[in-house]
Amino acid sequence: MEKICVAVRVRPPTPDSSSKNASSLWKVEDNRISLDTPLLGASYSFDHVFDEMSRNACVYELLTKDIIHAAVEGFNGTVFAYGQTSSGKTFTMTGSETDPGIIRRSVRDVFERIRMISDREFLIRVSYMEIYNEEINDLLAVENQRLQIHEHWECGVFVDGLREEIVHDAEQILKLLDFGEVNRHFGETNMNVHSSRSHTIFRMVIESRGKGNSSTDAIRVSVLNLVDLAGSERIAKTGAGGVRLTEGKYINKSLMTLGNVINKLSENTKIRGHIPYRDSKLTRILQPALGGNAKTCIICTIAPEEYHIEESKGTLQFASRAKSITNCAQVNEILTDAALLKRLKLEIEELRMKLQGSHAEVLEQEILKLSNERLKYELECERLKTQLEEERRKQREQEQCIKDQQLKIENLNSLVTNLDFKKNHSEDFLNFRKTQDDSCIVNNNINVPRTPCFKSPTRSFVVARLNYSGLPDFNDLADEDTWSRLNKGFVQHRDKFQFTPTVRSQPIPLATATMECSHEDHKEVEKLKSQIDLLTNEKDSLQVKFNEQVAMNNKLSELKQKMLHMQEIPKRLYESVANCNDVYKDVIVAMKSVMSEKESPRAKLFFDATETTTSLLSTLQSQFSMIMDGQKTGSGEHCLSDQWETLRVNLKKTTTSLLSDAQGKDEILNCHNKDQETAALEEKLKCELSIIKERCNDAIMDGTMEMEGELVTADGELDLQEALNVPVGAITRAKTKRLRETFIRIIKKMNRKIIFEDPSKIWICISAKEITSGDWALNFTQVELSTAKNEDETLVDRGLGRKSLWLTD
Ligand SMILES: Nc1ncnc2c1ncn2[C@@H]1O[C@H](COP(=O)(O)OP(=O)(O)OP(=O)(O)O)[C@@H](O)[C@H]1O
Repeated sequence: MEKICVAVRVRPPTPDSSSKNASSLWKVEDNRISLDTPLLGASYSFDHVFDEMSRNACVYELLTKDIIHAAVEGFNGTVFAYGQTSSGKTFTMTGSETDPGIIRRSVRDVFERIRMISDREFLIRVSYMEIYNEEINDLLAVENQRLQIHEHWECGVFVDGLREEIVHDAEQILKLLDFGEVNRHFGETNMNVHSSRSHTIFRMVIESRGKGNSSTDAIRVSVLNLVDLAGSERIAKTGAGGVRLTEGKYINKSLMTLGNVINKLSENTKIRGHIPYRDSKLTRILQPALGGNAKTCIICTIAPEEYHIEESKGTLQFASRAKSITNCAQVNEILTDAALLKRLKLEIEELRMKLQGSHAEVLEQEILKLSNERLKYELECERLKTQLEEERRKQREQEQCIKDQQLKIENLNSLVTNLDFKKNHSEDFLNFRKTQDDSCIVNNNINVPRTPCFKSPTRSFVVARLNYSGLPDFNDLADEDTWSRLNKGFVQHRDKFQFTPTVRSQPIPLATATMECSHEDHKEVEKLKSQIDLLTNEKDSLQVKFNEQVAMNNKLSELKQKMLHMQEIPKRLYESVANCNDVYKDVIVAMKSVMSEKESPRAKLFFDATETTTSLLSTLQSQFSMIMDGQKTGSGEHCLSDQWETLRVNLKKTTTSLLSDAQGKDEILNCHNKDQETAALEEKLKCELSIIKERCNDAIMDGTMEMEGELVTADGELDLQEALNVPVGAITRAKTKRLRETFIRIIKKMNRKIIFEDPSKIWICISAKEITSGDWALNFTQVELSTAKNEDETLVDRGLGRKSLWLTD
């Protein structure tokens, strides 16, 4: 276990910044850096601190050289530059013509180092990629875009389809680097005219084995990553917009994940939980370098200007946390059976020697070895724990997704049932699912894992490696990928073989279902909206109808009130008639008492009249009583009318008789007072009766009483006898002159002939009313002709009946 190496480099001030302020801001002393003001004097110490005067050569010598040499020996190595934009990362990693950066220096150094090792032969492959907007692009093969990251139990995390070129010398690599630089994303911002808009990873895979005794020696495989990160940036300062803004967001997001990983790794192993390597492609690729099997160096660059002080402080804090990360770097070896045998023999020999030596020394060695083993297993446990957590999280998400989908499907089913389009929906759904399943099958075939493409001719060492019999045979990988199988030092777990890409290519029906349901949901929502609109309209019209109904109910209750009031009328009439009756009885008693000759004709006439009156009043009472009980009174009305007429005739006769008789006159004179009383009573009675009659007529008009009558629609000659069902008479008179004229006009207009057969009787038209245009309703009364005095006078002679006649034009 060893701590990773962390260094800070301060770049020189830019020409446009105030050099006076900049140079005095940060103070570098040995391995310490602090703000050059006593008040703000936070001080940081690192493995190395390079001031603005330092050159790349110095940085390489002090920081990177050991890692490069270790890589040639078989250790994984990673060097990366971290810092805000324009702080000098690219300058440190790539450098300039006059001062080449770490990458170029490393390339040359690797080959120099190889040249110095005479007992081993080497195979070197290089790749160059960038992570731009969270997508991996191959800088050596422009067509390889959006590459995917996969994980192999033995070769660890790898980028599927990334081109690897086998190289023979440094110059070849430098040419490839130049080629890759052209494809790299740069852009101009306010902070840097040549700002890296992507993270770049230049990777060398160094394989070696002992010369001569190839069957017994192990093969060493190491991976060297040289990383130039894009710089964190404040949008306000860079003035980024559009594409630059998007790039900036991706850059900041991935750097934040890197910071989170560093934070977690800097915590105590016992309390730190899940390490979010998978949150960004950058941290996934750098996973072995951060707390894994690699020698790692981080160069944190800062800008000296006061303008950047906050960002510089942030970078220093990042560097401080990174200091506490420990890695466990080991030589990565692939052993053949023969090599393993040889190795074991050597170990036995070694142990035997140790046993012969001091006991304490042996134990110490053993303890060291065991502690190394323990750390190795701890790391492995950590990795497995992370993996397990990840799997559990995915499972939870899937379960949640399934629940959501089930809920949606249930809701949709009920909706579909209600709206009666289940059948169509089901067919569409099945068709859609079928299409999706088919496309999944096709995708399966497409998504087979790709293998790296080797264009350069193999050298003898490669040929020898391909023929290497001791290697396990992996059907999932092409021969060209053998290198990755051999890269076992790059991962920690070697017990099982799993091929992640095949798992990835499984169709995921849930995702399909989600899309499908979302689409269906949308349709559903649209339909429901239109239904809601319809229902709202319907509700409004019902509301209007309801209001109308309420108004009608109010009117109805008013009418009911009126009707109740009207129903009271017959009762009141009944009471009035009863009162009249009582009064009349008193009158009769009084009259009888004054009547001297009970048997005289006058008395007889009088008694007749009183009888008729009594009978009339009784009839009226019974009529009103019947009305009150809700019975029909049609025939009663006829009887009433007859009695009324009889009474009138009787009274008339009595009066005439009294007037014509002299004796009667004296008697009347004697009883003047009493006669006056009787006349007043008679007048009152007449009055009462006419009111009653009027009310009766009203009641008839209201439908509470019926009058006898006939409707005649005359065709051709009017047959009155038949129409009126009376003995043949004559219609020559009316109650008034005006009425008669109206009557005759109607008759003439209708071109009717009037027949006079019995001159002793006459039909008198008592009313004529035009119901509608051309329809006339006529009322007749039949009287004896002899009693009629003249045409214009109202005839009150003995009534013989009354008929209604309707004449239609
Ligand atoms: N140590 C140095 N000596 C001289 N010039 C330097 C040094 N460091 C950086 N520069 C200059 O500063 C400018 C910005 O540097 P550089 O492009 O390397 O920054 P960067 O951190 O990579 O920025 P970005 O993240 O935007 O890509 C360049 O012009 C570069 O030449």
